[in-house]
Amino acid sequence: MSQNEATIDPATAPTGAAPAATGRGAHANAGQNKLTCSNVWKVFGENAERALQRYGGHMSQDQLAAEGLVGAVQDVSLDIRQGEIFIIMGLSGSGKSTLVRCMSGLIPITGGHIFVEDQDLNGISAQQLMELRRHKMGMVFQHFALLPHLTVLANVAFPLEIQGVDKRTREQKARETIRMVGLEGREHNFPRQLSGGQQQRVGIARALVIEPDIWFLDEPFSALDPLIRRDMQDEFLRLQNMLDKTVVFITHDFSEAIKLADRIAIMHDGRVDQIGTSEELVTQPATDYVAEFTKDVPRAKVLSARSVMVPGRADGIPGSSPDDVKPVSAAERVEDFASRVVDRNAPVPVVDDQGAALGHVHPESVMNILLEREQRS
Ligand SMILES: Nc1ncnc2c1ncn2[C@@H]1O[C@H](COP(=O)(O)OP(=O)(O)OP(=O)(O)O)[C@@H](O)[C@H]1O
Repeated sequence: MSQNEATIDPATAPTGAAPAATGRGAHANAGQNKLTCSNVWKVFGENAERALQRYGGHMSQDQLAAEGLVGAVQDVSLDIRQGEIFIIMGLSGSGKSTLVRCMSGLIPITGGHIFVEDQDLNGISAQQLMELRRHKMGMVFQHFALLPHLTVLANVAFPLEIQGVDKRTREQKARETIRMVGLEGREHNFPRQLSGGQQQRVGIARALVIEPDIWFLDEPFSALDPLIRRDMQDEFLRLQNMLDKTVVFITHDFSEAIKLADRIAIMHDGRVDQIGTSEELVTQPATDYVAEFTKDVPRAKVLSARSVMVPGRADGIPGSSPDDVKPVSAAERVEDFASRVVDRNAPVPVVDDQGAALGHVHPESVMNILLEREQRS
């Protein structure tokens, strides 16, 4: 049974409860819905739309197979909030790219609805969809997809050229964006003269030059070697903190997802099994599949102080008042505060954003998590 906690009826869509700890703290909690999928299906094969209608808008795996169809995306409902980094994970073939292609209006859906803000993509003309995609959506792909015969400047200015922006304005905007991604001085290089990381910066600049509302990134860093990849993740976070886009990001790498995500959706055979923070997926997996998918994630990387603390005041525990020791904030992850608690060898207070005491963490429980004893017991 799928437990998609972000499943919504767009007519009654709430902004949703705030997640506990996320990759970027409480950043996205206040966002309004930016993009909504409501019972979205993408079925490949002949007469797929008719078949889906014949089955009343819902087909089982067996029915799809009997009709010779592939259910790449099956009955997906979710909402993505303004300003959040929403990560989609799942094994190869689980439907991630197809879902993102549907969300971005690149391919038509077979059933359901996709709303960008209040606009139902089913209800707009091909021309309106093209305008929406050109003006509101930026895309970055794994293999850069740069135009090899164009310079960096021309590559970045290209989406503006498509929009019909005059040469002077588009080159000025392209130069600003190139500077923003740290490639100043490379404007007249061709893609082949750049490293993989630099080429992906061009890809990022090209997606950002139109100042999109929604930024889709399909495994943007997976072709890069690990050190460059880490730099690019940091760079991406820096840009996102500055620009506050709504981001839909596909990755195969859970540590990348932990670092970047506000929330993560786990896809499995075309369906979304669960949506949550990395901590929620690890500590409260909704399905056996999610449990299996997250079983190797080190707990220290995802568990927050809030979830490992002993609640209540630490009165009476010597030296554990917030006045005696620098407290841990509730959203901090074990990995980040472990050494402070273990070195101190005494309980450390946990406080909320306002500095109010919530509880305290004990060195023993931190050590247990570091050694993953809890997982084995
Ligand atoms: N154009 C198409 N025609 C037929 N089947 C397709 C098409 N595109 C995708 N599929 C099928 O849809 C399913 C989902 O594919 P998709 O590429 O979305 O998965 P993915 O999770 O993004 O995989 P990967 O991680 O390997 O990129 C797969 O079974 C794939 O073979």
